[in-house]
Amino acid sequence: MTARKHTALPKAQILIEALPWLTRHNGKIVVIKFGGNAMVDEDLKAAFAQDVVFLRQAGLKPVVVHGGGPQISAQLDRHGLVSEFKAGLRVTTPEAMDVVRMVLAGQVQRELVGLLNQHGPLAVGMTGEDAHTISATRHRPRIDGELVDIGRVGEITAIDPGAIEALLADGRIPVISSIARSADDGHVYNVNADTAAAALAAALGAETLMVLTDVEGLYEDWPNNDDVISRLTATELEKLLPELSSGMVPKMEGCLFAVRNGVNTARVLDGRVQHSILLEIFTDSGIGTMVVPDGRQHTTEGGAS
Ligand SMILES: Nc1ncnc2c1ncn2[C@@H]1O[C@H](COP(=O)(O)OP(=O)(O)O)[C@@H](O)[C@H]1O
Ligand SMILES: CC(=O)N[C@@H](CCC(=O)OP(=O)(O)O)C(=O)O
Repeated sequence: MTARKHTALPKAQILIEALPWLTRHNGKIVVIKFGGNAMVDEDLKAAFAQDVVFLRQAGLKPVVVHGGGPQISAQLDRHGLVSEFKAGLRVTTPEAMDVVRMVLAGQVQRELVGLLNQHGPLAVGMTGEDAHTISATRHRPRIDGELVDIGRVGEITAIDPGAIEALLADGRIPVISSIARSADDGHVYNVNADTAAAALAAALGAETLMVLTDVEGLYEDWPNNDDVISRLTATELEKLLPELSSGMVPKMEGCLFAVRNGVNTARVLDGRVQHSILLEIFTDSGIGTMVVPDGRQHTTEGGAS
């Protein structure tokens, strides 16, 4: 008697292909930064939530850190407040800080938690203020050699990962807004979400930092052409940093910080591609840009890390 042909066999093959990646990443922490510009489309947001829940159910430990730049700008506009950026960071008056906190913690984070929890009682939202997770001091960037005051913008001074670790141990998906508390003056500070994600990835000993954005990855010669750099070492990235502009600066500085502080790979991915997280983690047709520590030039089998 010949064996019956099962039409679902290709599905089993796809699952089995993912086995080396599942084995490699089992129990590992993956910090995923979901950016404001990749976060404006409803279908993409739903697919993002599915991917994150998939990772959790596949035995990984995802931690979501979210931005919300466009949403903050829109709300400031409604309040008649102007959005000004210096050195890629939002000039944040105390008044604007109230809006930033309201939008990130009260709107964007709530929405992500809601989407994730459509799949079960998994996501718990918090901000960097909770349990002293992110402490900061006032950040004064140097522009043309001068230190400038950009208000309530925080430079991270310490991370206490205890609350996030407790949530992970309980099987939850932490969703973190990039707001910090200062030990110096007790004020809350606005922290760039890429910077916060990178610092958290390092403090948590994450295997991977994934930064989702609204471009394919790091373009070699932006804006002149759209050739994406698929892989580079920390030192190669360090050399490129002075040439980068705007939103790519905190992203790539964050990737560099992460791989120099124990994270195995840091990746910038196109958040406009549905299921970009799954494509990146479970296939070798990795998309976007991957930063690896120095001395690791080649992709190893069973996961592009
Ligand atoms: N070399 C580069 N490669 C890709 N994008 C770049 C580069 N330099 C600057 N950018 C800009 O950085 C933007 C991404 O940063 P940002 O707008 O802050 O994203 P997000 O909201 O996802 O954090 C891109 O949309 C692009 O306009
Ligand atoms: C200091 C600073 O610039 N903070 C950012 C925080 C949000 C953020 O980083 O959002 P995206 O990831 O969507 O850009 C801001 O106010 O826009």
